[in-house]
Amino acid sequence: MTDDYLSRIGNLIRDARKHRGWTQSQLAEVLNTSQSAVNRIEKGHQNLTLEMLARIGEALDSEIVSLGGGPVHLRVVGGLRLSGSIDVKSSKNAGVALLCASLLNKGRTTLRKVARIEEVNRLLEVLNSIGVKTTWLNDAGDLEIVPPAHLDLGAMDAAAARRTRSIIMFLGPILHREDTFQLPYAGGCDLGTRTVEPHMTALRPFGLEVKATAGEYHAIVNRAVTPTKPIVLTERGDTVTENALMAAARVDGVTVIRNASSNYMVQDLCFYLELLGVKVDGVGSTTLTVHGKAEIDVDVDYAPSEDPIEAMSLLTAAIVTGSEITIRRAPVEFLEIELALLEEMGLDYSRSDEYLAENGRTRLVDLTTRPSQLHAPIDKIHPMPFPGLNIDNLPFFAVIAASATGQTLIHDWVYENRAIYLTDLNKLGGRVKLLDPHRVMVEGPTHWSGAEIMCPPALRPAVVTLIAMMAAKGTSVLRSVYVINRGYEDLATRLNSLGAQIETFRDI
Ligand SMILES: CC(=O)N[C@H]1[C@@H](OP(=O)(O)OP(=O)(O)OC[C@H]2O[C@@H](n3ccc(=O)[nH]c3=O)[C@H](O)[C@@H]2O)O[C@H](CO)[C@@H](O)[C@@H]1O
Ligand SMILES: C=C(OP(=O)(O)O)C(=O)O
Repeated sequence: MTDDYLSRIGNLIRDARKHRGWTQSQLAEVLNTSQSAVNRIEKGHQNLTLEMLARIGEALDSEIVSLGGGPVHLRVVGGLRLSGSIDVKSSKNAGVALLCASLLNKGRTTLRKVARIEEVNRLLEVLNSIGVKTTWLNDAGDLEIVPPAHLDLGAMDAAAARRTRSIIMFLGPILHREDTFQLPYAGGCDLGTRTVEPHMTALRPFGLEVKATAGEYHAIVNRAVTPTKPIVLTERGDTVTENALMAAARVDGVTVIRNASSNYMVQDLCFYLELLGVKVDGVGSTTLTVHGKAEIDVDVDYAPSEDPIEAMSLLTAAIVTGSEITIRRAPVEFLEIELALLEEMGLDYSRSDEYLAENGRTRLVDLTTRPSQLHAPIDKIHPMPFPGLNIDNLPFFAVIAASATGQTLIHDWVYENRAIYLTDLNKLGGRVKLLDPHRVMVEGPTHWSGAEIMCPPALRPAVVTLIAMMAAKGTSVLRSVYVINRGYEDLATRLNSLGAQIETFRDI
């Protein structure tokens, strides 16, 4: 948008706000942003995404800036080399876990540099609807959360809750606050059946019984029941481990959790719990020993670490566009296997010395890629719970393998219904053969060509499709990209800062 356009829109926004009788701070609160950001918008000093314009239009009930609430699409001019540097943002999965965990604390939680993504927005809508006060403190994404003395669970914004998988993580904290409560079924990516049974099994020793009927979980808590022996998780899932940790955090005593996930979001949650005064032994291992506290009432400040999946996404964009870029603040301990495999496939890159994330715990590096001709690995690629190749990073190997020479077998044993979305790459010239619901054979290299595609309803396959479009000669359109915005902040704008050409548009 030109400056002239921005100041005209800014004037319209200011007039519409005054017409409503609102101050800049009032509008900022509704938009979950800061007063200074509204001031800049009104002065025409702030670039505006169409998403933001639509939100302002809705907030002010103003036709002038309302662009309609239809789906957002991306138009990608592909075949361009990227250059420059980009910072990795904090992770979606730690962000949502910490929002849920803040319910354990009567005091104020301030989270630093939270990614401003739709998944976080939905959870904030849910938290606000039940009486939790949340405030974005600045444009850096610092977020303050103050829970009320009593949660109004009956007023929960069920529509927002249903759009996330993370709502399932309300079970652990809320079981300490309410004897009976209801939660809507969890949503999230459409990856085939995603069981919640391990959550129920893990939380039963804390007295939680859940019946699922008519789209809701009905929970009853028996306060006489507390864990008498180690909680053994039936699968090493991330959110189930987080639920067990949050349930254990407010048990007055020691709870042992075995077969726990030691993945990045779990570690961030453990570091946050430590700030709350809940000691957790064994962080980074599969046995966590939690020294809980019945009452938690402290004001704490925590900075969740950088997102390994976003780092992998950026790495993939660099590889398939044959670009030299620097990906700063990559959480290397959660990318070790991915990097080792990419080295084996012929990737030329360098990494800086390690430094610590703001949480003082997570190790980061800057990665600089160089254009490389990759070849297929000898063995199949498959994910494993951490410290294996990350389950959410697997889809990126499909588009990397498609750019490499030779045949790569990718085995997604985890999700019943995710590998199929990788065949969307064929619409862009890829040769991806679905062998069965869990395995694809990818043949490379690919001469990518532009196409118009509906976004698959799953975050990572959607980003994989976008990245292939960036490599494809010509113009592509990716329709309905809410699913991408669920997990990435301003991805198009940030890729454009590296030289990509991605335009956001709506059907008006
Ligand atoms: C909000 C959040 O943090 N979401 C992440 C979390 O979801 P979440 O923890 O909800 O993952 P799920 O419970 O859906 O587990 C993922 C899948 O793996 C299977 N499974 C998992 C572990 C195991 O030991 N055995 C097994 O079979 C499950 O049955 C399921 O099909 O973890 C997933 C797997 O890392 C990631 O894709 C999600 O991004
Ligand atoms: C599957 C994912 O997320 P969720 O658990 O939020 O659906 C993901 O992040 O790739």
